[in-house]
Order: sequence, then structure tokens, then C-alpha cells
Amino acid sequence: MDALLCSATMCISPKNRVLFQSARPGSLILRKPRFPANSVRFHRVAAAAARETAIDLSDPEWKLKFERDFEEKFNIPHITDAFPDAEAIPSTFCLKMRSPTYINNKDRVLLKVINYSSPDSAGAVCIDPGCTWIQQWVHRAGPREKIYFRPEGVKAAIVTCGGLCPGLNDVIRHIVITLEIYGVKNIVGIPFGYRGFSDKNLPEIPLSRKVVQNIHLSGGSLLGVSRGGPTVTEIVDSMEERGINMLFVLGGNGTHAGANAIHNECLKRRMKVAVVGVPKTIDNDILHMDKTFGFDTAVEEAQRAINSAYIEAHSAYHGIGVVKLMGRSSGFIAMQASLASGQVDICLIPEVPFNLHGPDGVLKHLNYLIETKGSAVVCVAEGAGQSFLENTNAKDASGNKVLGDIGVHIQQETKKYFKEIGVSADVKYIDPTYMIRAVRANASDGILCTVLGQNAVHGAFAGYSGITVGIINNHYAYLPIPEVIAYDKSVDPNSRMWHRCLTSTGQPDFI
Ligand SMILES: Nc1ncnc2c1ncn2[C@@H]1O[C@H](COP(=O)(O)OP(=O)(O)OP(=O)(O)O)[C@@H](O)[C@H]1O
Ligand SMILES: O=P(O)(O)OC[C@H]1O[C@](O)(CO)[C@@H](O)[C@@H]1O
Ligand SMILES: [Mg+2]
Repeated sequence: MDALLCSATMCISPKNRVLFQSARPGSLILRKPRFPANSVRFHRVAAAAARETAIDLSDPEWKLKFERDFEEKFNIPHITDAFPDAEAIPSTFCLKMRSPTYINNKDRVLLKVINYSSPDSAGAVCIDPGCTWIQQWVHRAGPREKIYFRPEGVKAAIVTCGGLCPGLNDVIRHIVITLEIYGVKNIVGIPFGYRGFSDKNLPEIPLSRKVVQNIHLSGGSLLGVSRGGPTVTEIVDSMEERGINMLFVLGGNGTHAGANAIHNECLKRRMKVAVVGVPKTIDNDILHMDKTFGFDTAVEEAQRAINSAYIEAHSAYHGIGVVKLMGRSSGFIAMQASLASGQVDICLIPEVPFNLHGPDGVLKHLNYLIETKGSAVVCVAEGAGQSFLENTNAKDASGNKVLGDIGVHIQQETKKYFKEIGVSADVKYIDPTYMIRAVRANASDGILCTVLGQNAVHGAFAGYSGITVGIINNHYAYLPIPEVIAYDKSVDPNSRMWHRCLTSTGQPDFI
């Protein structure tokens, strides 16, 4: 058998020509690559796969080796790696009512919980053709009995970067409250993302339980957010100057890339610092986690926009409602919101190619819906159908591609199409994206933020750095940052969830 280059989720052929992603690695069923070969996206994902362990399936020890390599890759950096003599003291995390129970450093959480019996099982992710059960364990999050920082010597800083997301204030609040319970007095917020490290006009924001008590009652970030900003060297210079030795970084993949670079720079300078991330992405595109905070709230809030589009469309003669939702490269919000609403006839996401025009195109299907139902609702993720739009090559301050407005494009093309075929159509376009991400977290996200914020502080006191915290199969875990940002998590078009969405909308393939 050819030695495929496999990770837990993908394989590439020896010549880097065939890419399977979240499909059936090892089953040797050649699937159409999800991204055009030679596209930037293909190379990014292939490079991520190539960095992972090559498996020689003819080696009788391959399973053991895979599990050992996995354990190594998901090992979380600890202060004693660089400072073997770092002193550990008994934890100062003590609740008033009773002593807390601690997490043992050797506790693990299972990353994959389904034992697929065959590569043909729906959603199967197999490493070999026999779909052998492989154990993939990650580190359990929570308070440790021994800590590596004396609270009186800690200056903790919190920074929120990237776009807004429901729940940012809840996480800030719980980081501050938990730090205080450990006994930390010196806690500051860095204003407006990484920019706050270099802009002399932006003073630190002192934080305490009193300051953060009610901040979760509103959306946004108490500290402000931004994209772009200073270099990693400038950030670490600033941390040294300010005497920051615990940094909590709330942000998406870009922010986490920054956090990991800060962690490495601190190690290089032999600074005894804990850098801990909390993944913030409304798009839910961070790897390995059940979900990220704010996602459920976004899906819930999107219901209001979809329902309005439905009411408008349903009340008009030949009404068509188009709703655009966030999702730069991943269609999770659009998929889940469409599924939850039950009012969407067509859901379009970046992961699934479609044609607007032609016999199998979206517009033809819209005409069918108008003929048969009298109205229709389209829900589109912002990153979908970008190939139909002019590529301006514009980038935002962080280097992210500035996307064209697919919602406006669909609205215009729909109007043109119905005019051309001589059928009247009343097309309404709703873009609720910024309204959705500015709301406060709902109750379930509020709880998720609480647990993530607390665990971030436990991780820092336990001496871990260069880590992030997430919910995995309903348990909380610490993960090394590079593993969660290797590439963006995306909707698997072969997944049960996408198939459920298609069942709900009743839409055909648009290619
Ligand atoms: N590779 C990188 N190395 C260091 N810093 C980075 C890197 N990528 C992005 N950053 C910094 O991280 C911050 C946030 O990045 P970005 O704007 O891409 O948002 P994000 O964290 O991905 O969140 P969102 O999900 O909202 O896009 C910016 O200040 C940016 O300069
Ligand atoms: O307009 P901004 O602030 O750059 O943010 C928009 C982006 O933020 C995201 O929600 C990611 O946080 C993307 O889906 C979206 O493209
Ligand atoms: Mg990003």
C-alpha cells in the first residue's frame, strides 16, 4: 500500500495530489478534493497535513506509534520545560464553602468518541482501511493542587482581539473573578486588542470584581477589540516593561497565532510567563472543539433575521427573502440557523460549491419554489460564492481577505433573472451580521464562558503556557495552540449535520 500522509482528519497522497479531508482516510476511496487543487486553500490544508505524522501502515507497531505521536503533539507546554527548578507551591485557589477538588495532571479527555466499524459508516474518520480504533487523548482542564505562580507576584493582563463575539465580557469577568480568588490583586485590561500594547495613548484598564461585576449584561468587549497592530517583539517588549507575567488572550485563529508567537518569544527571552488563550470565534471555525463561545447565541439571534425574511417573503406576492450570516470560510452559523429555523429553502455555505445560473442553478430552483410555494427564503454564509464576485485583493489590517457581498449579489441576480423570465418577484435582502455579533451571550453561552474563563486561569496558575482551552465531548480540555489553528474547521459536506440541513431545506445540488 502506498504510504499515505495521514492525520486524524485527512490524508494526502505521496505526490501531494489527492487530499481527503474529514472523509475516509485510509479507505483509499478517491474523493473529489474539497478545494480546487493548487488553490491557496488546498495548499494550506495540505501543508497542515504534511506537517503531521506520516504513517507506514505496513509497520505492525503503527497504531502504538500513532498514539504516542498524538500524545506528544498534544502535550501542553509547561513552565518547568524551560525552568526545571521552578518552584511549585500549594494552590491558593480556595472557595469559602469547601475546599475544591483538584484535577490530576495525568487526567485526560478522549478527543474522538465514536468507534467506527467501517470507513463506510456515516462521517467515519479512519486512519487505516480496517478503521482501527485509535485512542486520542488530550489534557483535562481545571485547578491543580500545585501552582507555579505566587499570587502576590502576579500581574495578569487580558486582551480581546479580532471581531466582536457574544460572551467576551462573560469570559473577561470570570478570568478576573477567578484571579481574585487565587489572590491576585494586579489585574489589567489591554485596550483595543494587541494595539493597546503599543499605543501610548491607550492606558491599561485596572480590573477587579467590582469593575467586571455587571459587564456580562451587555454585548461587546469592555476592553475593546481591533485587528492588526504591533509586532510580537513590540508586544513582548511592552509586557516586559509592564511586568506582565500572565497573559489571557481572547480571540480567533489570528489572535492565537499571535499568542503562540508571544509564548515562544517569552521563552526565547527566558521570561517566566503564562500565555493562555480562550478561543473566540463566532464562526465556530476552531479545530477539535465541540463549539466556541458565542456560536449558540449567534445561531439563536439569526432566527430573528430568518423569521423576518420568511414573514416578508410569505406576505409578499412571489416574495423571496435573502439573509446573509457570518462565516468567512465556514458555514456553521448558516447551517445551524437554517436547521433551527425550519424556514429556509436554500442554504448556501462556502464549503459546498453551487451555480447561480443554469439548469441546476439556485435561480432555477427559486423559480420552482415560487411556482410551487409562492415564496422562498435563502440563507447564505458570507464566504459562500466568492468566485462570482470581483476579487479586489483587498486585505484588512490583520491580513484577512476582504470579502465581496454575496447577499447583495444574490439579490441583484435574482431580480435580474425574474425580470428576464417575465415573472414578478419581490426580493428583500437582510444583512443582520453586525447586529447578531453585538448581542450579549445567551444562558448556555454564558455558562460556557464561565467555565472557559475559569479554566484559563487554572491553566496559567498550573504553569502551562502556549495553550488554549476548549470544550471537547462536553468536557473541558487544554490544547497546545498550534494544534487548534493548523487550519480552519469547516462544515464537512459529507457530515450527518449538513445532510440534516439538506433534508430540512429540501434543496437539490446546485452544480
Ligand atoms: N500569524 C500571526 N502572528 C501574530 N499575530 C497575528 C497573526 N495573525 C493575526 N495576528 C494578530 O492577531 C490579531 C487578531 O487577528 P484577526 O484580525 O485575524 O482576528 P482573529 O483572532 O482571527 O479573530 P476573528 O475570528 O474575529 O477573525 C490582530 O491584531 C493580528 O495582528
Ligand atoms: O468587519 P470585521 O470587524 O472585520 O469582522 C468581520 C468578520 O468577523 C468574523 O465574524 C470573524 O470573527 C467573520 O465572519 C467576518 O468576516
Ligand atoms: Mg480569523
